[in-house]
Amino acid sequence: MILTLTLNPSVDRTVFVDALPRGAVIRSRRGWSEPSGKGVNVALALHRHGVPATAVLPVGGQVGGQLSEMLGRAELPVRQVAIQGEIRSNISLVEPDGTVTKVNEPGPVLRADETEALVRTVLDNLADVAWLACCGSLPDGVPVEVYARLARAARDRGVRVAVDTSGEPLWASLAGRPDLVKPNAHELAHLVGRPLRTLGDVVDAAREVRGLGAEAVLASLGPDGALLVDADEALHAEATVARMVSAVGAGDAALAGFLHGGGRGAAALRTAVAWGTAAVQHEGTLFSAVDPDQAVLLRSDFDRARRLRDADAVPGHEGRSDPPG
Ligand SMILES: Nc1ncnc2c1ncn2[C@@H]1O[C@H](COP(=O)(O)OP(=O)(O)OP(=O)(O)O)[C@@H](O)[C@H]1O
Ligand SMILES: O=P(O)(O)OC[C@@]1(O)O[C@H](CO)[C@@H](O)[C@@H]1O
Repeated sequence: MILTLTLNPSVDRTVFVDALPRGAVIRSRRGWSEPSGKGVNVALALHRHGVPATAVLPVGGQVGGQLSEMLGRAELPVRQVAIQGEIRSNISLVEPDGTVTKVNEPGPVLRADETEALVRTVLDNLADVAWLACCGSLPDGVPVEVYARLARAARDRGVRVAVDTSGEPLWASLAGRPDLVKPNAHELAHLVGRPLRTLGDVVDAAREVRGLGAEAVLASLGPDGALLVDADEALHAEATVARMVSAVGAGDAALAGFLHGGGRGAAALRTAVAWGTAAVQHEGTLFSAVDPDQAVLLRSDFDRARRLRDADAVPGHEGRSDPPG
């Protein structure tokens, strides 16, 4: 069983537009809403592929009610914690070439007792859990070290922990020595405090992050696939995308695939890229079917000098010298 935690879930609204001129009234062609937040996406992707998964999340306000109903319709097993604040709505504006402009709200402010109730809910549901996936941003009010705390507690119970977040919460999570972190190129660049321009740069950064506490790093690289760096090796995998539709949630699909693929090594990386590739060819954050014939090119002898296609992964600060935690 895989348990996911989404402290800042959302109802994601995807809206298709022909163009995105600033200041204009834009007539949208169509749109829809989905239950979301990174851990919710991971659990839904697993559930839709027949893998037992449960999502822990807060619910509150009108949007929270909507989110809860949507998850009920999806028949996803959930452990919901009632909060006073209002769950957020995030918006994705999708242009015809698949470019997505995303607006993420900050979400509710969680009270200390609400955060404790969520942590307790996770700890009370660890029986028979192979992986705990702690995913997404932290709402205001939640201590930045919450993922580190959960990682320690889960490990004491023999549960492996994956963390998919960014900025300070990602940095702070390393003190809990998670089994896996899944940054994208931007998040990894920000974490190590320098631009990442090549596959070799990503490997070096991932090794640094291992040195800071993560057992393995799954770096998702958008059009360049993904790199897995663990104690044994560095592996690169990528696949050709026939029709790029929307990359929103592709990272969550990749993490879900990685966990489903065994959570370590080449097989897991291959599944991660197959699931990420399925997700980008599908509208919205969810996807229903992974093509079993999807070819994934996996190699350990990849070209380290190869430039990332999305080579603007430049951090906004000069890196950190203080250890996490
Ligand atoms: N443009 C693309 N072309 C081909 N594959 C892609 C593309 N974008 C994403 N993918 C696939 O999806 C996986 C995850 O994508 P990405 O690195 O964009 O995650 P992310 O930034 O964490 O996404 P999100 O935060 O929206 O969930 C990649 O490892 C890759 O396999
Ligand atoms: O604001 P966060 O928690 O970092 O990310 C939330 C989010 O952008 O992540 C998912 C895609 O990965 C979306 O469905 C959702 O809106």
